[in-house]
Amino acid sequence: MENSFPLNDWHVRKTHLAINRLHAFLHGIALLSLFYYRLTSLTDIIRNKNTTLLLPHVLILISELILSFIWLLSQPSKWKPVVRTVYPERLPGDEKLPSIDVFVCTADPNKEPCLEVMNTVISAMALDYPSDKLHVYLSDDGGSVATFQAIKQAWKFSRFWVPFCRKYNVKVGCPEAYFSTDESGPDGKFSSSQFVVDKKAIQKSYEEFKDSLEEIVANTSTSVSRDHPPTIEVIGHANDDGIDTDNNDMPLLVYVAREKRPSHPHNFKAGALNVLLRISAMISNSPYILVLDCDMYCNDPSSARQAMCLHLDPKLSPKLGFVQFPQKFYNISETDIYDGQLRYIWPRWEGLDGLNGPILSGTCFYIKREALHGTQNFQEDVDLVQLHKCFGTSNEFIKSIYRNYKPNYPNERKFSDDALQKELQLLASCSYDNDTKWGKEVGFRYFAVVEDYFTGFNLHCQGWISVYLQPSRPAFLGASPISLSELLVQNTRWYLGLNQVAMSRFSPLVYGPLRMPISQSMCYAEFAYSPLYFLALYVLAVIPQFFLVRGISLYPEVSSPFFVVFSFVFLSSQLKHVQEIFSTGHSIRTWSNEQRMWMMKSLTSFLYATLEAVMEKIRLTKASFLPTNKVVDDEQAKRYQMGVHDFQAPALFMIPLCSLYILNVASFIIGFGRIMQTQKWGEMFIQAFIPFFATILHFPLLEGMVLRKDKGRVSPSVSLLSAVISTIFVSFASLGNYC
Ligand SMILES: O=c1ccn([C@@H]2O[C@H](COP(=O)(O)OP(=O)(O)O[C@H]3O[C@H](CO)[C@@H](O)[C@H](O)[C@H]3O)[C@@H](O)[C@H]2O)c(=O)[nH]1
Ligand SMILES: [Mn+2]
Repeated sequence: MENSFPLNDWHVRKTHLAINRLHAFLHGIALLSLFYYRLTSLTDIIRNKNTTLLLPHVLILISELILSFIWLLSQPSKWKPVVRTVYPERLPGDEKLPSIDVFVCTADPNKEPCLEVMNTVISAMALDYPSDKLHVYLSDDGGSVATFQAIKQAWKFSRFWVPFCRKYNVKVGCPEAYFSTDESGPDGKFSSSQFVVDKKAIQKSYEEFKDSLEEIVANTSTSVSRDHPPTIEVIGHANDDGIDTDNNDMPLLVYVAREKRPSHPHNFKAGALNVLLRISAMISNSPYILVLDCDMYCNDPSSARQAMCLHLDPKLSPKLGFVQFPQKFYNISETDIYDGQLRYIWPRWEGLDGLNGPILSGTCFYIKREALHGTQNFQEDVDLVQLHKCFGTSNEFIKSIYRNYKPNYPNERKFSDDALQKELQLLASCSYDNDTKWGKEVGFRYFAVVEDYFTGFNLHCQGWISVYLQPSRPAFLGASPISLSELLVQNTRWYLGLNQVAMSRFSPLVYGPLRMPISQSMCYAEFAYSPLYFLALYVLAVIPQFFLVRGISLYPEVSSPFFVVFSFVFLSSQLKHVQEIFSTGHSIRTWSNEQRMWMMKSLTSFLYATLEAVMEKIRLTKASFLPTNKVVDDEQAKRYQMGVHDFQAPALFMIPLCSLYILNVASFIIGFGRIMQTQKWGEMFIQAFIPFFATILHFPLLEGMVLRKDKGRVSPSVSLLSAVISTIFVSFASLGNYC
């Protein structure tokens, strides 16, 4: 029976495919006509030796080339969108399922509240999977006493929680979410009165658990240490408050704080995950691994079985590196003013699934251990010296690779085994990676601060494929930054990482095509090169405006056939965006949020990410991965919920945004005045439309600078400085005009 029906199925989204391809064709032709216009007008300018017009035309051409280049790169990810369905009920019996290790990472209890981290850990323990085949590892990069104490409490609570979830088939394994969403009724065979009693009891234990965490945070040091030996402890087995006897039906829970020394680079999350890879190889050595950020809990306990429907499919399995689920968020407000939900990413993943598979997204994926070891091309008789060079000096670890993923130490007593402890300490030491292939060809890659993107890229280069699964009930739910400041900082980090890749020999356009289909490389390149948007947008936010004030036209006039071309390019890209938004079930408000945030990110995050990457390239700075702050500020949260922007962001972000805004408003007003005088409507239409569009789209900035009085407004000093900068610019533009 088990083999007669497939475990999964897929189909192409035919309507999307047709719309996307038709749009690509029409938009492509329009772009070609646009460049024909630019080149002919540039040739005219050069022939007429019109030096004033040369520079602005060249700049605008560059910005149009950048926009079109990224548009072109984005096309393969729209070529063949694929949707997958899985049938977990067709999986073989539990005894035949492979085991799974879950890796959860946390870095700093002051930025990542213990309660949230523990909820993620507990939700992973409550996955619907045989307990003896589920092992949860928490990496504590802060090496913090508070986190260590908290996980012990989490273990105690989960001894009640996990059986409760199993008994009543609870759908939300994350207790905090469960008690706040009030999932109703028991499932099937239990009477509702028994359920009510049990639920009350478990709610009480959860309250006690929360109290205990509060106490820990109040009385224990939450400081983060950069200088400590490794700590590896199997929680609930050999812990100091008595040995548990009744652990048989509980997943294994392991706490790991790797060694950190100030003199050793620790490679951030990738470094932490690699330590977990090695430690878990010694303990459970599961063939599949689920990776979770500490802010991303399991919202559907069946995700493990769903992923197995793909990993165990004999047709996919040999080449399948990982199954990626989308990142969905529980804390997005209705207005989603900061576009925190990353909506634009997930349709691309569907498109990539029609090629060699989605990009690794850092969390919410089930990956094959073997893919991270990179042993697929190894000969059986590879010699030990080679293996040491590759995996480091631990023979036990090397043995684990060849042990065919059988648990190495299934016997509980062995956990306190001295030899094992010694090996674990070695594997979690900060110098273990030195002079090995860890972080380069083995495990998560260190090269860029977007370890997810870069690791996935390497796996695809090695011939692994990935698949994307987006079940209707989100398998995982996380927290997205809810302040403009946090979001721009996060994006600066992401795009710094992408720039590191783009500016290196690993550039997806050079390194990729030799190792994977060009279409797949283009999708990687779209992300890697998107920081270039900053150049395009700075030009478009300044140059047309400058010449509008001077009354010099840089675009075709309304009566020209090329006016139609420019209008078509603008409208077709906007309408395509709107179509994508509607087809993913969102409203027109999402369109304005995404447009606004795209511009804001381009003008700030992408700019700084590029500057940082260049500085790193010339060895002036070193890239780092500072985790986002997950502590919620009540006032900020309130503004966010009400859809009111919080402009309390660093001046470095706010000054460019505000200066450009004032500049656009001013140039529109002055330009409009000039047009009224000269009546050159047709000639200046496009140039007046650009600042007009920006003024409307970024209206919240105007409110923040002028109308609002609350704490989230733009600070008066920033507004003043921005006004000065833009006044200088506009006066320069108009003064020059009269000289
Ligand atoms: O030195 C570090 C830094 C971070 N983390 C952990 O990494 C995870 C992600 O950090 P977060 O601050 O939440 O960053 P985000 O920008 O939200 O993360 C996104 O972007 C990262 C790459 O920049 C990916 O690793 C993540 O999976 C992806 O969700 C968290 O669990 C952190 O605890 C560590 O373990 N060690
Ligand atoms: Mn996060």
